[in-house]
Amino acid sequence: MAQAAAAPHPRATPGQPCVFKLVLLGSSSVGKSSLALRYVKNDFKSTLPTVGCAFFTKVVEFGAASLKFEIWDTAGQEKYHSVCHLYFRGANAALLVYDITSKDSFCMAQQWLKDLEKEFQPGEVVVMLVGNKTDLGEEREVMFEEGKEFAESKGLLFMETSARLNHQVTEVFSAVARELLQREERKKDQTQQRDARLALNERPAGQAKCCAH
Ligand SMILES: Nc1nc2c(ncn2[C@@H]2O[C@H](COP(=O)(O)OP(=O)(O)OP(=O)(O)O)[C@@H](O)[C@H]2O)c(=O)[nH]1
Repeated sequence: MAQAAAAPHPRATPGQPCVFKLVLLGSSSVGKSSLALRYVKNDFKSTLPTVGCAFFTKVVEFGAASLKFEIWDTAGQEKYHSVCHLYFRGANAALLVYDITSKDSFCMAQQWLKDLEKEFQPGEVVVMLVGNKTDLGEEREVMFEEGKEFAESKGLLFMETSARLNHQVTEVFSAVARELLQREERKKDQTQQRDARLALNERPAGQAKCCAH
């Protein structure tokens, strides 16, 4: 998916990390703030429902590359739904979070995907579907396969997590980061190839393009 106005190129100054904007979307109480808190501060505590939007940052090292996440944790309460799209602007990635013990929240995640599809074109933002609260397995209403199949049908990444037990939380953000960096690399390669082709075509008239004749 891509934004109507194309998502800005992540800021990358030499020696500085690429900056990627990631939005957390999903119904109220699915654990968006808890996932962000666990990832950024390795903490888990009861938090009040988010008002509007909360903001976190985290720098991640990937071998030679480093990346900075700007994490926008949106409010899931219905009363904020109409303003949430404002936070999509310029996003490079989105986590669509549902609670595995709530079928309704899974249906709502699908609704959030439709909202994203209105703002972005296919392939422009990295989207991961996240089923949270795996520690509450006995109350499960959404099977792992159900989440996976839906994600595959829509070309989304997929993982299940527990913010409470710190299960797969870092892995979610790392998988998104890896995908973002790979896309950046592919974009860079394509730009270099295009520039090389342009340079060849711009040779002064009469200058041979190959050694034959
Ligand atoms: N058992 C369990 N509870 C969780 C988990 N993650 C979050 N919670 C709890 O679920 C409730 C809601 O968590 P939040 O992180 O505030 O949910 P949210 O999606 O940010 O909610 P809004 O701010 O209303 O959009 C809190 O009581 C959390 O402690 C988890 O992995 N397991």
